[in-house]
Amino acid sequence: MGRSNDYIELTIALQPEQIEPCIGLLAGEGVEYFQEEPRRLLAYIPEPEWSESRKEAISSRLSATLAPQPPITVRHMADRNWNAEWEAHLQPIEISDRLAIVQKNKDFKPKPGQIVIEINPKMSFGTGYHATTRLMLRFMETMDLKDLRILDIGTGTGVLCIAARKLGNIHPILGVDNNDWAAENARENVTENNADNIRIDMLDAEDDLQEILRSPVDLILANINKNVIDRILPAIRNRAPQSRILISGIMIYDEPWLKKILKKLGYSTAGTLYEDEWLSTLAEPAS
Ligand SMILES: C[S@@+](CC[C@H](N)C(=O)[O-])C[C@H]1O[C@@H](n2cnc3c(N)ncnc32)[C@H](O)[C@@H]1O
Repeated sequence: MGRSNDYIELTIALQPEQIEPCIGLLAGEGVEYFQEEPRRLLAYIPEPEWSESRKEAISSRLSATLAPQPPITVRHMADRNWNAEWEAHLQPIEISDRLAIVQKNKDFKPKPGQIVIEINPKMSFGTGYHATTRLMLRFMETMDLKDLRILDIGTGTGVLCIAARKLGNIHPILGVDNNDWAAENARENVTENNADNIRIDMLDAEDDLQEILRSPVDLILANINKNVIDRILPAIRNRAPQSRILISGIMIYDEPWLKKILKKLGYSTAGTLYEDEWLSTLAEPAS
């Protein structure tokens, strides 16, 4: 994408039960940033990636699935405007008694022993406001991360890298994202959280996988989307055959597809967590 930090904001009026499926549809069209409200969904697309044909693709996808087609309004958001608006909405999120995500400079009193991650979101996905992030974090909490060499593909705000460090991981962590703004934001969040030994690179999971997997890895965190997961899993199996993969960004309707591809590639499923219409699965190499 270009360097413009302006965004297109789509406001889609929806019934509450339509919000999660709509996120799934838009995620399938490559939209990465959402804000859920009670009766509407706000979706954000970098201005350089916006075009009439993108608009038509999104409209026809929505009208094919959600009848009647929900009203959509399109607004151009200059960088300076949206940042303040976006941040004003965010409230602390308690992932669990052990982990909370707090917007920078917001008051929050943690429970005893609760780990607090401070995120300055700048539009990157990973504020804890989405089920796919919460599922990843809840899964990570149940795992012994201490001695694993971890790679985070599609790092967004860097929240998963920071969480891994704060949950006791002792090795260098690599986070990658193909969005330059996300990578920049992740670096800032890593610094703000005093999370040491985390490197954030702007790399594409599909084009740069060889470089991303240049060092041995035990656990890959992949909260991306179905299409990217579909394309990178075979190459991951090939290049990092021993690594486990914690996958998120998959809708429950796609669970049969996910099970099939994991089986075909020789992975077994070590567990699956669900929230709303989303799931997260830990895939383990079967041999
Ligand atoms: C659903 S967000 C997840 C963010 C964060 N890891 C979390 O769990 O909240 C997906 C991220 O993947 C990035 N992404 C999408 N396609 C990618 C690709 N091909 N290569 C690298 N990153 C990608 C997006 O820019 C976005 O930041």
